[in-house]
Amino acid sequence: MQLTIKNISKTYSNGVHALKQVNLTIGQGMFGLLGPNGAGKSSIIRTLATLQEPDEGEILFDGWNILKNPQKFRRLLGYLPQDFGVYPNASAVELLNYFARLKGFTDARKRQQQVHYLLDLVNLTSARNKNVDTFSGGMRQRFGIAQTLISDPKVIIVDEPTAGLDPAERNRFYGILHRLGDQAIVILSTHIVGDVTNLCRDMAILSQGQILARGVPATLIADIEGQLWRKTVTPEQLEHYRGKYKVIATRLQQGEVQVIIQSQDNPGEGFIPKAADLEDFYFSYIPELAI
Ligand SMILES: Nc1ncnc2c1ncn2[C@@H]1O[C@H](COP(=O)(O)OP(=O)(O)OP(=O)(O)O)[C@@H](O)[C@H]1O
Repeated sequence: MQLTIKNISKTYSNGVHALKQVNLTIGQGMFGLLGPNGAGKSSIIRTLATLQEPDEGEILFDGWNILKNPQKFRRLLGYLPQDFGVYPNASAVELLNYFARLKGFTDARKRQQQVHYLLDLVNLTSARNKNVDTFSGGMRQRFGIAQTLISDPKVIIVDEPTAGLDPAERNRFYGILHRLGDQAIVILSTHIVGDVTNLCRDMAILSQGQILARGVPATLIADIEGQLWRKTVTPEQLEHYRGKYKVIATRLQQGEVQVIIQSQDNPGEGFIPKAADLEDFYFSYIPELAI
């Protein structure tokens, strides 16, 4: 299974050039599309979900153009948008039954089996008779995943699924997401580096409509290993280092500012080497806003 995005560009009617000749080939497993707000992630996702057309370019799924045959692709697609509504006064089991019927599960026994399997998969069996509009944010997202999986999609797209979840819910959600990559192409759009660190074996960084980096997280991290230095600094020193070095991030630690610099050589007195992680790699492309 392979999804190939070829030279996709998009300019909206207000003149925003949201995607600039984007190329990506995505195989089975969990793929992280990481970028800051406004990078163009949703524009790619909506294009993949065949909800909007690009100005140019094509998208191939196992060789055929999904933009020329969107109906066929939608049958293979599971899409969890950033915000999705739920019907009021309906329980999880009622709603899943309803969606399963819409997706063609006409045999009542098979439908029930599928609904129970999905409720179990997303750990909502004990909440199955509760109204979905009373669910917490995390339960809603898990319900959304169950709904997305009803027709056994080959391509699953989840757009910013962990925004607003508390750490416990986020972890529970990771546990569910990570199983999906076994049988499908799963594209996870996020601005949260930890989502990609925890889940993805392949990733790309998108900024201002362009792919800045692409690869296996561990390989990308290895690229900057040995180039990171950290030190606690005064505001004046920070300004000095900003003028002289590539400052990729600053951290507040117990009220003091710690600076992280990317440099082949030790920047000098007081700096100690820092082991690289995916957040550092991300910030080496998208410098964090200054404290
Ligand atoms: N329908 C639209 N009409 C006009 N401009 C748009 C439209 N959708 C997105 N944009 C603009 O295109 C750019 C990319 O937006 P997009 O929503 O794709 O980014 P994003 O990475 O998903 O960001 P976010 O995380 O904030 O959703 C932004 O400048 C945005 O304001």
